[in-house]
Amino acid sequence: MSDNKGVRRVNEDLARERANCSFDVREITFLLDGGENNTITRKKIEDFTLTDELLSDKVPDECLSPKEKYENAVRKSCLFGKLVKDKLLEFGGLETFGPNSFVLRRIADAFFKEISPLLLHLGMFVPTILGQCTAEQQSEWLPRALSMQVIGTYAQTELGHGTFIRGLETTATYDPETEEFVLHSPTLSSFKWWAGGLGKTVNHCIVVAQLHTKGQCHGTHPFIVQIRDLETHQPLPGIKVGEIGPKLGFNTADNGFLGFDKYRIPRMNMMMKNAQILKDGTYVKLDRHGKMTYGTMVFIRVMVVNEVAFNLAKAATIAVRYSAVRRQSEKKPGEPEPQILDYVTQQHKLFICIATAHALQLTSDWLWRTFSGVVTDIKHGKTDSLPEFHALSSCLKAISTSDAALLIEQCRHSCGGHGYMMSSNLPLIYSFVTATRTYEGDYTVLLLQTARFLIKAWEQAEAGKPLTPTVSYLTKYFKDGRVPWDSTSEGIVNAAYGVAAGKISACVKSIRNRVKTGLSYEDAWDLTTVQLVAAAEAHCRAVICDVYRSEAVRLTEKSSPNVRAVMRQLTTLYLHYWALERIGDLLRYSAVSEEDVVALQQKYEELLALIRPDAVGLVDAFDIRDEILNSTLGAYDGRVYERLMEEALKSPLNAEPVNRSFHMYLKPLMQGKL
Ligand SMILES: CCCCCCCC/C=C\CCCCCCC/C=C/C(=O)SCCNC(=O)CCNC(=O)[C@H](O)C(C)(C)COP(=O)(O)OP(=O)(O)OC[C@H]1O[C@@H](n2cnc3c(N)ncnc32)[C@H](O)[C@@H]1OP(=O)(O)O
Ligand SMILES: Cc1cc2nc3c(=O)[nH]c(=O)nc-3n(C[C@H](O)[C@H](O)[C@H](O)COP(=O)(O)OP(=O)(O)OC[C@H]3O[C@@H](n4cnc5c(N)ncnc54)[C@H](O)[C@@H]3O)c2cc1C
Repeated sequence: MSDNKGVRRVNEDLARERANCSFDVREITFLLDGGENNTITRKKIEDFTLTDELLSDKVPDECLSPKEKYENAVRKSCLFGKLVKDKLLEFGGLETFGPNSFVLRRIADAFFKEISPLLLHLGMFVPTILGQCTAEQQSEWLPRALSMQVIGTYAQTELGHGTFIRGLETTATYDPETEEFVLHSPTLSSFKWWAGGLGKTVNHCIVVAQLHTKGQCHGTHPFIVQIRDLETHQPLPGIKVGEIGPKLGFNTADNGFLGFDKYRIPRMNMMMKNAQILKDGTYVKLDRHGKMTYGTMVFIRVMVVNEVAFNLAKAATIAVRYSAVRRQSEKKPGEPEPQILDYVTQQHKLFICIATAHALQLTSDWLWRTFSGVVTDIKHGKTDSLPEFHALSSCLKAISTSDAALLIEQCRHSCGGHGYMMSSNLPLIYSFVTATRTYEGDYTVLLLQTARFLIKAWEQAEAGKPLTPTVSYLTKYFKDGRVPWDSTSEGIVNAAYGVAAGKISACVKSIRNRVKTGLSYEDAWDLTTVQLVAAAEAHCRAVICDVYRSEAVRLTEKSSPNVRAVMRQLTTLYLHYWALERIGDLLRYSAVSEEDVVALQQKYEELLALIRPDAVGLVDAFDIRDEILNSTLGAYDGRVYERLMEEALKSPLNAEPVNRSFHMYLKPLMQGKL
């Protein structure tokens, strides 16, 4: 499927794999894209955007200095931004920030090997204007933001606090005399830290600060703040701003720091959809739920599930294609070296990556639909679905990012030494995805948010009250006792819910026992958090298994038999993989027997063998263009060794036969003259 301009010759092994694939690759691409029309639109946008003229880099990004890398990223961001501004909105207007933003995001990877300094502008600044401003404020800021007249970011985290938002120290104190807010950073730890694009790129940012008026603090609220002059780009008086320095990844995102010295902004720069300050300084709260100002974070958590699914699909594509091309060792003496994809251990490393990319993609689509329902409810003044959605999006964000990061690293391991090359793109994909486990809510912290909801749900089940959909299983598994075992897919999903219920029940008992010993509820909770995190993880895994299984069945109802078969093999593989990974839990909470465990392992190994002939077809079906994959190991044509050498020759160290350090240091050392 991939549009591979300039293909000279496809590696013979890859060509044979494709010829032997049991299904029509396009059919699965359509399923993953949500229909043939979506695929057609995506490909149109890709054809139109991914031109050599825009993408060509003479020197690989990784060979540039940090400053050159940043400048190159800004250059490409402006080209990309202009494309979005001029043309791409035609494909969906503001809807571009809905489903089509996934296409935009995908294309952006062809422009930026790392991150665009404008990611936060489109990814958080614009969505926060949409979610936190009144209609009047939106009409002022949105056109300027979409036309890139103002370029912004989202500055919430401080040096001293990221997780605990209520602990932020930046103050915004209302002055009714001038009808302005005075922004101030009272301590070093109150300096904003981390916002993407803040270091050098943006001229505006959304600042989350403690709102003070009439001598009272009303907690954190978002404000739109201009920090640089639009003409000269110099920081405005009262603003101290800079870049935070090199990181594990994200090195072209110019993450920044920001401090305020009694810096004044107009009253109307407070984002007033959920709370307002009247001219005289009266505070008016409009948010009946209380956490509506956290809305952008919830939106990004939803987006991140899709983001990591896509990145895992990229890593799996690279590793599977490479494993079809690479030959190593011998299985039997004297036999030709096999493709490394023929080693069962390699299949074990890689097929779970394909299945997880599907599981996360389908879960992300389902989450997006659920989110749209919640947004509609909120528009009609109903916030009842928010606690459940917060619990759901928190755990899905935590588990998807953590699983994806681990599996991407596994893809790198599966490519041996060449996977360690920057030109394989696996290190950059990993460094990007591992950050998603931390940003927008740390893994543990978010699972503990879900755990709060689960414990409350358990108490509701005890009280015989109705439960919301994602925890309704607790009613079924409320009574003690082991869940019956049944090795069908449905049976494994039920057992996963049974494990989650068992773990939640154990947490409730632990907390209650600790309270009985005289501990406060908070202390009892704190001592139980290891179990609570495990319970939230088990709940989330059950949800993913359930959604993946049922969505795959629903989506393939009209598919050809071969596509239905391979999709079913993948879902079954996923369920068996997790049953085996969590076998201790199943032994504790379900009636699984030792013979059942042996049967699970045997079936899992049979599935690896069944999927093997279709592995290349399955990654081809992700339909990720070479420009987006950016990988010497994963290109469609499989010219792995040629590309590795071509890239090596681009290294600046190869531009001259002898480096000057020889004359400066090595030669004097060799001659004893140093
Ligand atoms: C270039 C081209 C691109 C084009 C495409 C554009 C599309 C972009 C696509 C993808 C973009 C992805 C990349 C984006 C890059 C992002 C970079 C990173 C940004 C950041 O990290 S921003 C900072 C994020 N910070 C955090 O997430 C902080 C985490 N902390 C918290 O969320 C909270 O503090 C907390 C949840 C840990 C606790 O909050 P708090 O102390 O106030 O509350 P509690 O007392 O614990 O709980 C009270 C009560 O409230 C409930 N609650 C908490 N949060 C929420 C919520 N969000 N919604 C609903 N309810 C919430 C909580 O459960 C409690 O309820 P109960 O009392 O138990 O009933
Ligand atoms: C690449 C990247 C980009 C970012 N971009 C932005 C941005 O654009 N804008 C922005 O505002 N922020 C941004 N951030 C900041 C990010 O949101 C925070 O780093 C994140 O929310 C985690 O908060 P923290 O750093 O304070 O970690 P901490 O909360 O200090 O976490 C440290 C450790 O303490 C543990 N811990 C903390 N609290 C608890 C608790 N209650 N219970 C149990 N364990 C706990 C955590 O699990 C973790 O192990 C970015 C971060 C990164 C890495």
